[in-house]
Amino acid sequence: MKSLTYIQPEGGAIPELEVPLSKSVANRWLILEAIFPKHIVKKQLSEAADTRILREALESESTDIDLGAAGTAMRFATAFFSAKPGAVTYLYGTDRMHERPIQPLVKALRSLGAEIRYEGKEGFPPLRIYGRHLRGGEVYIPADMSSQFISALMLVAPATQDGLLINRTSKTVSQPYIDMTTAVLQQAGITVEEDDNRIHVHGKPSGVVEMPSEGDWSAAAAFVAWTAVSGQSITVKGLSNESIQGDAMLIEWAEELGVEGEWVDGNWLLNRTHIPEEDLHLDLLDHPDLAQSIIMAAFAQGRGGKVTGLNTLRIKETDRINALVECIRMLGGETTDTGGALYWSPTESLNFNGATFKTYEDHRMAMALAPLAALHDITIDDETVVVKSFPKFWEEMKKVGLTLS
Ligand SMILES: O=C(O)C1=C[C@@H](OP(=O)(O)O)[C@@H](O)[C@H](O)C1
Ligand SMILES: C=C(OP(=O)(O)O)C(=O)O
Repeated sequence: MKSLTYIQPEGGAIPELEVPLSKSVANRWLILEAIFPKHIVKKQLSEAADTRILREALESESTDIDLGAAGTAMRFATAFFSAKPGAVTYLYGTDRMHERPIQPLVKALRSLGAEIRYEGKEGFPPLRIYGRHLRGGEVYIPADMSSQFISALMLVAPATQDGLLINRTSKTVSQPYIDMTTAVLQQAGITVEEDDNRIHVHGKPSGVVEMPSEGDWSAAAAFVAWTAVSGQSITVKGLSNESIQGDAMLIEWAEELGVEGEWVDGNWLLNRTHIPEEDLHLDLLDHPDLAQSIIMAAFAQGRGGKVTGLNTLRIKETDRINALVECIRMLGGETTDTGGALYWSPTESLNFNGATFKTYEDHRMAMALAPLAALHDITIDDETVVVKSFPKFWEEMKKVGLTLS
């Protein structure tokens, strides 16, 4: 349990905060490196726990592998170990991981010859995997639950003899993450061709590639939210406006929170120009990881909102829609959710009644709560959850004057 207190630093200097490296980018390269160690050379990796967990899993000599709360790592490792002939691997994680579905991926891998057994509940980890040479060719998979299943297939496609022709059988969620996988595969020299609902991945890397890394745009959402709520200008270091991450959409969406971003000497300078009077209207189907920071910031600005495309939030580190609803209600807001949408009414004065906010074992919930401290001291139950994607988050926030005690 920690109290968050904000005292604006004296002097006019604009604080400089740094984002971590993207775990999503790193996790893709780690799978390719494990398949093609002679062609991919490790470089600087993201410091996120989820990347460390995947790296250790891929390097492990043990047959039992704990993937903790790292969902992408679980999905990618399932595909990787299915395609590793001779390996027998037991993959497990936190209790929450055992509630996060994996059936569409398992079904698709089985259709390619994989042998995977459910060791707990049917359709969920833990899994026991008997590695095989996977057949290449056509594979069918629904795309409306998680894009990670499709990225997992794309990443192991080059380990099959002729590659994979992946057919998506339903509407796609989180499409920019599939685009990120395409970009990484192409950077590695592998061919990806897409038309309509089909993705054809074939070929092998030819040269040697040093793993590129990028600053994490999803993490930057917490900084935009800070400026939006506190009005404090900050400089964000470590980002590039030429990114393969879909969440670089923040460059446009910062304005939705009245924040203007400007590139100065390669850094992203954020200034709040105004608090928009109108309700927030956004569709977040392509950008699920931005949802909590953007929604909490707009609510803390006293605005109402209607945000759609939140379909996948229920099966992430926590049921994130439920977590948002609980926080908004605790602060005196009125909110309803239907399916993948969340509506809330403008609330002028928030009710900080001394209650402790839960972080729901979810890094993004902890980071989305931080800007509330610009309005009032708050207490959160577990600040350590940020390690999943951004271990130095609180250290960076100290620079704006936010302290934990
Ligand atoms: O491929 C990836 O790196 C990710 C895909 C997204 O998941 P879904 O496709 O399940 O929405 C995202 O939420 C997650 O944090 C990272
Ligand atoms: C959903 C996330 O990660 P994962 O699915 O990899 O656990 C996230 O980082 O917000």
